[in-house]
Amino acid sequence: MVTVGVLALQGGFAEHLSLLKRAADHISTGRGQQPVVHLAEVRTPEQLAACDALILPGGESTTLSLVAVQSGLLEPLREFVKVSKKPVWGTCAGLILLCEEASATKRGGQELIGGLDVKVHRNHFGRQLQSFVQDVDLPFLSRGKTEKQAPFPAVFIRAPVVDQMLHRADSPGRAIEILAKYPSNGEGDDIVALRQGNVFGTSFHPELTDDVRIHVWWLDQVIKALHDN
Ligand SMILES: NC(=O)CC[C@H](N)C(=O)O
Repeated sequence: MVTVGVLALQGGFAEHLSLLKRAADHISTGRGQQPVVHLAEVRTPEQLAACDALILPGGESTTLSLVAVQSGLLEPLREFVKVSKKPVWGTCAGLILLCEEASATKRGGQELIGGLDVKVHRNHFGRQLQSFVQDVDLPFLSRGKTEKQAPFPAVFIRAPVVDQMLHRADSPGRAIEILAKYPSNGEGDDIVALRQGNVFGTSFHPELTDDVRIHVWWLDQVIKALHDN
């Protein structure tokens, strides 16, 4: 049994839990109905300690980091990601928290968890009113499948992009995989999905769609990673 937590301090945690539940049912059905995933909301260091993997939802990254500090969760989260190296996935504000550097807020910097050796540009596409849905090609969803997967309906809400790689002497062998760029066929630098070791991030919000494919893919990766360890 794998315990997957969703950080439930602020933002879209309920939506992630409902897609995770569908993804978990999907995986269990494929494995002879045995439930393999237990889901948990995470608000305290004790709840985090019980998790094998974690999702950081979208919301507002400055609020999320302030509440994480107040709840005594910031250091345990850093340990979870960078010392225990457990699988984590951040969406939108969650992705921002998982980057080593973020573009400054109006009032200055913010505490980050880190784990991805990149710099992220917050609110890259503008304000809430400039939110949009865009089909994005995600080739990683087609790996190991006989048919190419349809594009993913990616929901961008005050979304960040990763636009700078940071080269760190202390991270040899932790290659960054760029999993999707915006636009899908573009030559630009706007990375909207990436992975570095145990850390996966998307700029957009799969939990606000009805499309369970990324949740299924990630859960599968989590189960494989825990199996290999
Ligand atoms: N939808 C989102 O998660 C938006 C993230 C927000 N722009 C931030 O900086 O935290």
